[in-house]
Amino acid sequence: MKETRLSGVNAVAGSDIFRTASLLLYATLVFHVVLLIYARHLNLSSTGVLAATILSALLFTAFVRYFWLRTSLLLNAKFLLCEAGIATFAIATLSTQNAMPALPMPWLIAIAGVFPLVLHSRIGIVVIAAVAFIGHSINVRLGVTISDWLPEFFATICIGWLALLLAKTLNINRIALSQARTNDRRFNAIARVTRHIFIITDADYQIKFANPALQDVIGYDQEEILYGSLQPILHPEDEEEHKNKLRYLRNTPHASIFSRHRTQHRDGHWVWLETRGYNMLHDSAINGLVFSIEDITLRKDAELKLQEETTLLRAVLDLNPSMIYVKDREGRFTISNQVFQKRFGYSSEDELRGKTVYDICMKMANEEDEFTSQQIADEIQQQDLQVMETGIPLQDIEMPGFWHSDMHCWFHTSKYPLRDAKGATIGILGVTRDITKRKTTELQIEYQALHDILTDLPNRRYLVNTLVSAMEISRQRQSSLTMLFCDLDFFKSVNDTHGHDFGDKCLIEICKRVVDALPPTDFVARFGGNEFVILTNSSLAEASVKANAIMQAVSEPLIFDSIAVKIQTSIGIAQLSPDHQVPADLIRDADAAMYQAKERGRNRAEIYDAALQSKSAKHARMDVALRFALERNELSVAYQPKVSLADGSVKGFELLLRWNSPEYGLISPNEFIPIAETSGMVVPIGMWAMEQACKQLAAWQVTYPAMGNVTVAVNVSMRQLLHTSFFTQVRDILNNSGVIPHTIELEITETSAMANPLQTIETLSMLKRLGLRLALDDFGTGYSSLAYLQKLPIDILKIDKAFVHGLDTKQSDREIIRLVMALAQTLNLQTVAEGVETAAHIRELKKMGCNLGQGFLFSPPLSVEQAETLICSSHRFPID
Ligand SMILES: Nc1nc2c(ncn2[C@@H]2O[C@H](COP(=O)(O)OP(=O)(O)OP(=O)(O)O)[C@@H](O)[C@H]2O)c(=O)[nH]1
Repeated sequence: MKETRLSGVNAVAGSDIFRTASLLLYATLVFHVVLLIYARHLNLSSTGVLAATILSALLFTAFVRYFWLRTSLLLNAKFLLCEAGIATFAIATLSTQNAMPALPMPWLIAIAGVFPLVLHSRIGIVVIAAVAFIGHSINVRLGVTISDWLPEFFATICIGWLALLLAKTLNINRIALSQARTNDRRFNAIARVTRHIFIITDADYQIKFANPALQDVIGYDQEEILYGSLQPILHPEDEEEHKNKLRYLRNTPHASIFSRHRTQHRDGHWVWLETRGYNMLHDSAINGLVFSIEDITLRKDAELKLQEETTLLRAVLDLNPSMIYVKDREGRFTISNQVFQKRFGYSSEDELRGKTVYDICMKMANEEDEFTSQQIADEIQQQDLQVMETGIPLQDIEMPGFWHSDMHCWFHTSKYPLRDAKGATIGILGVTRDITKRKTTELQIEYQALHDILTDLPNRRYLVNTLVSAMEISRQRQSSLTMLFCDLDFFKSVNDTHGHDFGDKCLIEICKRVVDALPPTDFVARFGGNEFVILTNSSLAEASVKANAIMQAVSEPLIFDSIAVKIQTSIGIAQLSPDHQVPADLIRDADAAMYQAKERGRNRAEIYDAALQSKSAKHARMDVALRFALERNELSVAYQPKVSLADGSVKGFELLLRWNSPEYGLISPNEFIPIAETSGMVVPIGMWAMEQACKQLAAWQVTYPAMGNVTVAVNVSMRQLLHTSFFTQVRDILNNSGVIPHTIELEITETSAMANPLQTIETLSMLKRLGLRLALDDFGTGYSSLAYLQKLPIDILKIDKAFVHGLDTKQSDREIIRLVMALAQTLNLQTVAEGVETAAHIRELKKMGCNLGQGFLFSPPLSVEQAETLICSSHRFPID
């Protein structure tokens, strides 16, 4: 502590004694002088009077200092020095008065004993020495013997010295006292403001001191604790342990304890306290047990909450099916859940803590693994570093397992940066989920979306996707890209005859054959229905070879459930050219080429050319127009007479269709029937023609009964024939029209009949039973099996006009007709020659025994009115 010190003054330490001593000194001195004057009737000299007056003034000053002015004014060093000097002067002056012998030394001793009390020690020494010297000088002057003045001289020195020592001691005590008071005040201030409780107890735990915090913390005020009988109540769970510690503290000198326990607050709730106790019984000043007690209820609550949260978090982590882990900046695992630990063969978080991904990979490594543990760890580490360096989470990474054992598994991983309070990245949080189930389903869905369910081949969407990239690659590398578009021929009849399940089996087998017939590098897709597309980098020539291989493979007999069928396919081939901008362009051209193959007789391959394109475009437009032709009454019929080559009489007519399109004009059946065949329109159109024929013939039969068995022939396509309701519809038309059934002839081309002879035989037999006559059209152009031909329930063979035209020019045609005639005779069939255009034709045909002829020589197709005129006129055509 820094002491306040007046310059030259031995401070206030001895000031209280000085004030009293100086008052007594002056009072007794004045009294002494007055007594002497009074007792000895002295008459003081003027100097003596002055000295006495000074003494009185000094007495007054001391009086004032004692009672009123305790301030520094009258304790000022200079003032005190002056006062000492004046007092010494007054005493010396009075001593020299004749009437006052031996006066100086005792009073000067008093001066020497009083002033050092308040003077600084060095000044005090000077004052003492000065007073002793002055006393000595006076005594010498007064003639006092050495034996008398020497003791007084030493007494002056000793008394002065003692006064100095006393002042010093007083000063030290004063400083110590002041220090103690300050400390006391500070301690009280701290004890008052702190939230910690400070308690000092005796050895029996009786509280000797407690600060006010006690009341704040447990609700009891100091008095109640100090003087009352109240004892804070300890929680039963903590009581024994806490008391044991207190006993230990008391019984062990210098010991200290630390205890956490609950104490009941005055209002009943429990307060958590943290007590530190020190045994200071050995310290005489304290002589007790000192306790510092802190209210840790809030901290304890927070700790409990934290503990609860930690337990909850642990449970959430461990119950979570995902692998959850935390790594520090060095890539060391710090936190992990049980799923993660289990996955990598660790039994606890502690076991895993501190390990790196390299440690784990080394542990998991297996010889069969495709990647080395180093490679795997590097990749994972790379991801972690990226997250930590950029601070951007890596989310939704979906990857298959790394190790051989989990290659089939899929994992979804997200990695998030972890930051400290200042925002610096301190590690990463990783969450990895096994998504194998979902992924498998997704892949399955994706697979299903891109594959045909029946054949498992890539579907149209897959084809288009592949085609997009194949076109790009082909253009970049300038390599060829060729498409083969296959459509099975008359596949509908297979379904209709043997059912869809059978058709499915055929499709599956055909797909296999197509795939097997091609190198694995070629891409085979099911385009839809019975259409397949092959993408290959082959040239056109190579593609043609492949097409033949496919046709060959497909046409091999298919046998399921003891049923054998032979299915053929038509193939269109198109090569990628600069005109093809999008996949649809190439598909369109290959499709067009395939149609060409169909039109040219099926079971063949055609290569796309530009002319074909415009034709197929027109074909497509006409197809649309034809769909509305019936309802818009754009179709009409014509009747071409069939003339007896024996007598030139009209034996019947072939009903020919006409389409008068507002858009395309008059279109011949040769052009629009194939289109109707393709689109399926041939079925309703054919039925309409049949209805026209029956109605018209029935009407003629009623009007002209004499016309007898004049027939009307209607063309029936294979599609119609195989249509499930064809038979019933024909029967209904016959019944409704009332026509004589055997006057209606159904003409089926040889090619159609032989496409599926077994079914054809069955259907024709049923039709035959209705009474209809059946003709095999264009005979000679197909490849009829004689075995089947024999079984077909037909009545008429129609010789194709191509052979008739060659009658007079080609020996081979004449031979074919001769053979046909022989066959007809053998099978007892009527014969009709088409395309009779010259008299020579008639002559030759008559010679060969042909029954009927039709052609421009006799008549072009006639309108219904013209035909009717012909009937009623019984006209005969010249035949010679
Ligand atoms: N069994 C079966 N048949 C199918 C499937 N997809 C399409 N089809 C049939 O395949 C036939 C396709 O007929 P189209 O191509 O129109 O005609 P087509 O009879 O093959 O005759 P052309 O193509 O003109 O030679 C229809 O009868 C469809 O019902 C399938 O998945 N399974």
